[in-house]
This record gives sequence, C-alpha cells and structure tokens, in this order.
Amino acid sequence: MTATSIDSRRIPAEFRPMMQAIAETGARLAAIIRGGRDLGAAVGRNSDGDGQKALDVLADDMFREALAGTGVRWLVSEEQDHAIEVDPAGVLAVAMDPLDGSSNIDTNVSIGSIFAIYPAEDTAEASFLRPLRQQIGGGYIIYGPRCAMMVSFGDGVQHYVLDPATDAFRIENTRLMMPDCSFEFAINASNYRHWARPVRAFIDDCLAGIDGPRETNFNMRWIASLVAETHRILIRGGVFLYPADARKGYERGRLRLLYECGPIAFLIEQAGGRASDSCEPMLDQQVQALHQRSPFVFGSAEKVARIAAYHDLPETEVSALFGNRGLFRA
Ligand SMILES: O=P(O)(O)OC[C@H]1O[C@](O)(COP(=O)(O)O)[C@@H](O)[C@@H]1O
Ligand SMILES: [Mg+2]
Ligand SMILES: [Mg+2]
Repeated sequence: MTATSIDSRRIPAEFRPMMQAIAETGARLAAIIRGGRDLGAAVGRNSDGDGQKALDVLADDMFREALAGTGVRWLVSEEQDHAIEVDPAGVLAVAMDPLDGSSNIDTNVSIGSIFAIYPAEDTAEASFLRPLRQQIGGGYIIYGPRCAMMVSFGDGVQHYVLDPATDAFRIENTRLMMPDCSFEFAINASNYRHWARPVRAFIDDCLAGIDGPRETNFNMRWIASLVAETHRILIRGGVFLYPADARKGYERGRLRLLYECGPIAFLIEQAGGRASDSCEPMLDQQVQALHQRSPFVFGSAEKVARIAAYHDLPETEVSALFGNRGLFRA
C-alpha cells in the first residue's frame, strides 16, 4: 500500500514533513471511520471532564506517533492534560483537537481534526501561552462524504480534497475566500434561556425574518461539529455562535481557545471573514491556560460585527422589542 501524499507545492518547506504526517494520519482516520465499528464507545474522561470516545483516544495516539520526527517539538492535545515534548530538536509547536465533534461519531455525521501551529520556544508554556495572533499556521481535516483539508500558513486558505483513486490530497482551491454575505446562522438554540440578552436579541431578530427589523428570512443550522460548521461557512458563508451562557461550566462558552477557536479564527480571517469572542477579535486573545474555553463567534464579517454591536447596546435596548432597538433607527 502506498503512503497518502499531499500536493505540497504551496506548503512552505519548513511545514512539509509535519503536513505530510497530518495528511497521512487524516487519510488513515478517514478509512477507519468509513469501515469502523464501536468507535463511539465511551472509554473515559479527559482532564476537562469531557467524556472520551474510543475514536478520540485513537486519533490522539495516531497524531502523536505520526508527528514524531517531523519538526514538531511541543504537542498539546485536547485529550492530554499537559503538553508533550515530541522532539527536542523540533522547531514547531502544534496544538490539536484530534477528533472534533465526537458526539456525532455514532450518527455518521461529519467530524474532523483541528490543528494550530506556533513557532516552538524553549518551554511548552512559552510556546502556547501567547496571543493567538502569533499562530504561523492552522487548519482542519473534515471526515465527511469527502475527506478534505483546509489549511493556511498566513498567506490565504488552501483547500485540499483526498482523492480516493490516487490516495492523494489534491489542491482544489489555492486561495479560498468565503462569501461575505449569507442568510444562515448556526447556534445551539436549546440553550436560548441561558444566553445573555444581546445574544437573545440577535437571534430574535433573525427569527423574526421578513417581519422583523432585518426584513430578511434566515435559515438555521446546527451540526454540533465545529469542523463541519466551519466548512459550510467557508464554502457558503453565514455565522456561527457558541456564546457564554448561564449554565454551570459555560461561563466562558464551550470551545477551547488554543486548539478550537484559534485555528478556526485564523482560517476564517485568512478567508476574508471575522472571528470574535462575541465582542473582541478572537486573534487578539491571549492564551492563559492550555485547555481554557472561550465564547466564539465567526463567519461573514458583517454578521460578526453586528453581533458585537448588539453587545454594545444599552440594557434597555437589548431588552426592548426589536422595533425599538437603536440599531434599526435611521
Ligand atoms: O453539544 P453542544 O453543546 O451543541 O456542543 C457542540 C460543540 O462541541 C464540540 O463537539 C466540541 O468538540 P469536541 O467533540 O472536540 O469536544 C464542537 O465540535 C461543537 O461545536
Ligand atoms: Mg472539538
Ligand atoms: Mg475533540
């Protein structure tokens, strides 16, 4: 059996061995997901208290083994409490969500792997506890009807698709730009009662459709796989929200800053969109802890700016009926 390859012509030389390892592991995982059984079996809990499925653990082991000897010094994973020194001679630091969307494993819905790349420093802390804007690369692999990869090294987003006939990730788009307008929003609406007023007000105004202040009908989507939502938004536009809410443990949202929000925000900005923690640009955030969570909003630039604007409204206006909100007065 030949090894999976990736068209590496647009990948800077220093990242090629690492990207080859990520591509090979992604293709192996795609094959396992296509044919596997019991991948969704519960096997334990990670340091953050999240349940681990068999595929979470398998993906974590596979990426860790594959990245040895590829220029990676430090590795952080959602499934590991602490950073691991993979190779003292490495010059890169990689933070990974090895398997994103694990609640969807049993249901045959798209899942993925997410990675953020930083320059390696002398310690794991210095390599990862830094502003997200210091990323030098980031991307994801999506295991869906097609296995595809989106990756950026700071010069646009490259879109690859795994061709099953050749076992090669061929490049589909060398500089993907997301549509700047769309009428789709993604949020887990079952949490409505727990949201802060500005989030409720934004969603109320979308739901009011043509009869509301936006005078437009919207569609709602929620896949519960960050990678799948990102892929749709990069291809078709729209906006994603996982805000902070009043549930215990969700005061800072659900998604992890270092290996979920950071790399997705990096890709979205590179594709012409915007990403925030609801108010401030996501890439301006400073990572304080490896498994820290953050509220996360991303997508078409205008929508992300609008959501931040709702947070600036005075309390009386977010509580008011939409017709009275200052945002919609001439
Ligand atoms: O189940 P919820 O609260 O809707 O959360 C869904 C979110 O959780 C996640 O599954 C978290 O990722 P993991 O599966 O890697 O823990 C995201 O992919 C998704 O956006
Ligand atoms: Mg995840
Ligand atoms: Mg995960």
